[in-house]
Amino acid sequence: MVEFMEMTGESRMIDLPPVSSSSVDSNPGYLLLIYTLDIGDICGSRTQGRENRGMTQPNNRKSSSGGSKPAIHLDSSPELGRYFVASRAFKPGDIVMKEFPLASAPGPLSEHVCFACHRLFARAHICSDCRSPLCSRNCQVSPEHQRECRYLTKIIAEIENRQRNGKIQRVPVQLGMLMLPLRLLMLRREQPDKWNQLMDLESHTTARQATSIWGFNQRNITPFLETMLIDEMPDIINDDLVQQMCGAVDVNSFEIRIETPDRRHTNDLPQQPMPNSQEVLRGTFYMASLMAHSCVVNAQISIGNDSQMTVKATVPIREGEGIFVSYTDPLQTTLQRRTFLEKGKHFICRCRRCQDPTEFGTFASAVRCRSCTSGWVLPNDDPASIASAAAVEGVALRWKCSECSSELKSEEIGRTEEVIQNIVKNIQRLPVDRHLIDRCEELFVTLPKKIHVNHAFLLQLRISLIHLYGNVPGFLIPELSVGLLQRKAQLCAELLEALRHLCPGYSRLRGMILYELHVPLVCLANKKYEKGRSKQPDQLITELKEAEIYLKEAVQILIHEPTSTPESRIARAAMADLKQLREYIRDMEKLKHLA
Ligand SMILES: C[S@@+](CC[C@H](N)C(=O)[O-])C[C@H]1O[C@@H](n2cnc3c(N)ncnc32)[C@H](O)[C@@H]1O
Repeated sequence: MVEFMEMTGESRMIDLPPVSSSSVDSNPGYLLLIYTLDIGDICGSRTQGRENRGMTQPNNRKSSSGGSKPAIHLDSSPELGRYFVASRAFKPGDIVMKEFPLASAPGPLSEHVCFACHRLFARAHICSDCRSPLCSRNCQVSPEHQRECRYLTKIIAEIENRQRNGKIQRVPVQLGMLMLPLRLLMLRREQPDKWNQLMDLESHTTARQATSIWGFNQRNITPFLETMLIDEMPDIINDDLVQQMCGAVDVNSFEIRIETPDRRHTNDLPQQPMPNSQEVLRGTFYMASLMAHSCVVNAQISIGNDSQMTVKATVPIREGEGIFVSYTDPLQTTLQRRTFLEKGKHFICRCRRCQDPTEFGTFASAVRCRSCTSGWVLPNDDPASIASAAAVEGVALRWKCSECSSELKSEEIGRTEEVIQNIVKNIQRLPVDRHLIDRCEELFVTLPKKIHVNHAFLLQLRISLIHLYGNVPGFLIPELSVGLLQRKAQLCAELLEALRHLCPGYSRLRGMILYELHVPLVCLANKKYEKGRSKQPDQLITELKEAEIYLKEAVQILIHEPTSTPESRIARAAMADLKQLREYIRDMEKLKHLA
């Protein structure tokens, strides 16, 4: 399966694509679409069901003449291919567009997601006909499943046969790899407009021909789709079409999180401090697929429980500015991001962050130099190569020490990163208990001997620790000492400082960390006040007001996150906390006047 993930370039967060030769001129349909959207379609009010919803909603506004002024329009450049540009200014938090996927399906690594209703299940009900993992008999007999079951049943014997010979993945995994391509192919007959949109997406077919994904699809995808659909589409179903479609999926698909139970309000502790579950859906969107990538974004994607995507501005965007989202996790190193984008999306990112060896002074990819031990080995592209787009293709990153100028190869840095990333990931998989906190804290002592204290891996680890302090028995908020409250606040502050550069503005992560930060600040203020009870509450009020500022911003950032996402739950909790905190501040002010 790792092979599959590596080849398709799937990411933990968001999955998107490479430079297109097509332009707006060759495809005026996009522009037309932005002007002619029907709100009924947009909100899915006329049709029901997983794949039958209306599609896209750029956040248009009525102009004074009564017509709809488009919020964004499509442009193209030789470097980026097609990309969206703001047709008006956006403020942080403003919605840029909304969209439902053309189709979605459980990811190939998802083991507990029902193929029919897309909900999580504890124990699978295996379909007696096609062997699909479902959540219940009800889902087996549901129309959604029945329309697919008849296709899947045609291939199950072949999958089981090949599996017995060790030539293929386990049945659910193999079916998981086929589900999204199958659903997309069914659009051809059922919703030709959407099919045409799919076929118009960048698929990087030529570049992919030279990679191992081509042969993988020939063995694992095409023969099964042919068997399933040969009766219905004998004229078109062939390897070329399947490869184009798989390219479009790999280059343009996004991960959609599955709704998880709200653990914050139960005693059911999360098994993992970070949501690194593979239980996701993959969805192929149309308009969202046309947004360009940058490692420093000005817009952010959220996908709700209903699979609707919302794109929001994270910083002020001026009219005429490109809209940029990140195809990768911003808390990855330059080498990790570059490898992912090159392999999966077929381009080399030349954004401001990628061209700055220190990544805006964060040193998020810096490795300690082994030759001089005082310098930092940093990613360093040859400026001459960067200047020439053509020359950059295929040029590996150079790594140079900031002090002694000794150079390292990307492969060496890659090996170091792999070892450390695995250590961090393995720790994050451990049971959530006090030992986990100790292990994380140990890494803050040992890893800075190898990597910068603000290296991406230590930023990831900070997120884990911030959540652990306050959620692990023995380390619940009332149990935290002054020292540990200060530690939690310090981790939050350090992470926020890095995020200020790496994900500026209203990023979801900033919202979550601001929320976490207000807690130790309030507790510390209270503890300080209680120690010197006789004093005026001025200092307490000042400190509570500081916490209020952070909490208020957390609410502002998270309030519009789609309902039933963890972030929207935090937003609701933050609102309640903000109300309480304000009442508390008012009480303290009254007390001050009485004194
Ligand atoms: C999801 S598509 C975006 C739409 C695409 N430009 C098109 O015309 O269909 C992703 C592809 O756009 C190109 N692209 C996006 N962002 C880029 C960037 N920052 N630099 C170079 N190419 C980029 C790459 O070819 C990438 O595979």
